Amino acid sequence: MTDQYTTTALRDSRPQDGTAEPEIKVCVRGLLKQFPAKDRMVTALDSLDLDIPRGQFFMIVGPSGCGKTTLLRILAHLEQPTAGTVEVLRSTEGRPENSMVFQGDSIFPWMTVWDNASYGLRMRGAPAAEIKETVGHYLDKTGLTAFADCYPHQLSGGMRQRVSIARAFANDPDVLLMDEPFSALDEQNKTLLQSELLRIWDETRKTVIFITHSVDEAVTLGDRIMIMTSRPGRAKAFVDVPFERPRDVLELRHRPEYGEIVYDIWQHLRDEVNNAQVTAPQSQQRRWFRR
Ligand SMILES: Nc1ncnc2c1ncn2[C@@H]1O[C@H](COP(=O)(O)OP(=O)(O)OP(=O)(O)O)[C@@H](O)[C@H]1O
Repeated sequence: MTDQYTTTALRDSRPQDGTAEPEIKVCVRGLLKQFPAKDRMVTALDSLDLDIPRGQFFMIVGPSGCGKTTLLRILAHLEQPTAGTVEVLRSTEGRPENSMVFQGDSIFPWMTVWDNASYGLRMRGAPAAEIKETVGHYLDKTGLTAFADCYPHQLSGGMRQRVSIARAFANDPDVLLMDEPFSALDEQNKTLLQSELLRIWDETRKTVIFITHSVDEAVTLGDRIMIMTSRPGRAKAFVDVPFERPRDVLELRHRPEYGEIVYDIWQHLRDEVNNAQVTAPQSQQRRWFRR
């Protein structure tokens, strides 16, 4: 394993006249990640290069086992790359580099909604007035104000994911990392939460990196979509989503261009999903078709 991992501050590369290139918030170069298995190394990610501009809603789709979660875990410092570099442009002092929202319950079961949502701010010693205002704002935006004193077991799955989202935004990170946050929800709740997430995101325009197995979700939410190859995961294609913001989730799905982009992504994905079915362990097979 090399020690090439760096999360140094990138220089602000914007031209001084404020035109042209957006600044790059997340820069990945030559990323390789291998895990030791019984008698060999499993290469999860290989030769991955990425530039994600500040404020982009960046979506990642790819077959099961292609390294999506591994990439997010590396960005969250939960894994070290085997080789390559990952750089995140940091903004003001004191803000966390990232917050992560997972698929399952990622909130503390022993804390109330308010305590969960305020956790990050409290941990970094934010002033009480700021905590009150910020957490109050995001609980309001996620429809949880009336549930501030409830514990997670008193909430539905959709409400628990709302708490995760409120906590992540209240934490005000440089980059928001989301790993299939809505995949366990039913269709109605998923659509509702997608709309809510877009509304909240529109206020802040945070840089988001969001993994999904749903091509529809990728097109609905994203500015840009990376389609990954089957393992070892590489970038197979990037698709820019042309829809304006703010977006209306239901209205969007009626547009002919929406169907065209979904079809285009499936064209890229089809072979990769088939490859993954051939090589994946049983536990990972048919995941695409169950969702
Ligand atoms: N800690 C680990 N030890 C060994 N192998 C691992 C480890 N974590 C991930 N892997 C392997 O790395 C590969 C990529 O896994 P990862 O979870 O990143 O894929 P994924 O694209 O997120 O999959 P899914 O869509 O099914 O969630 C898989 O083959 C997985 O078995």
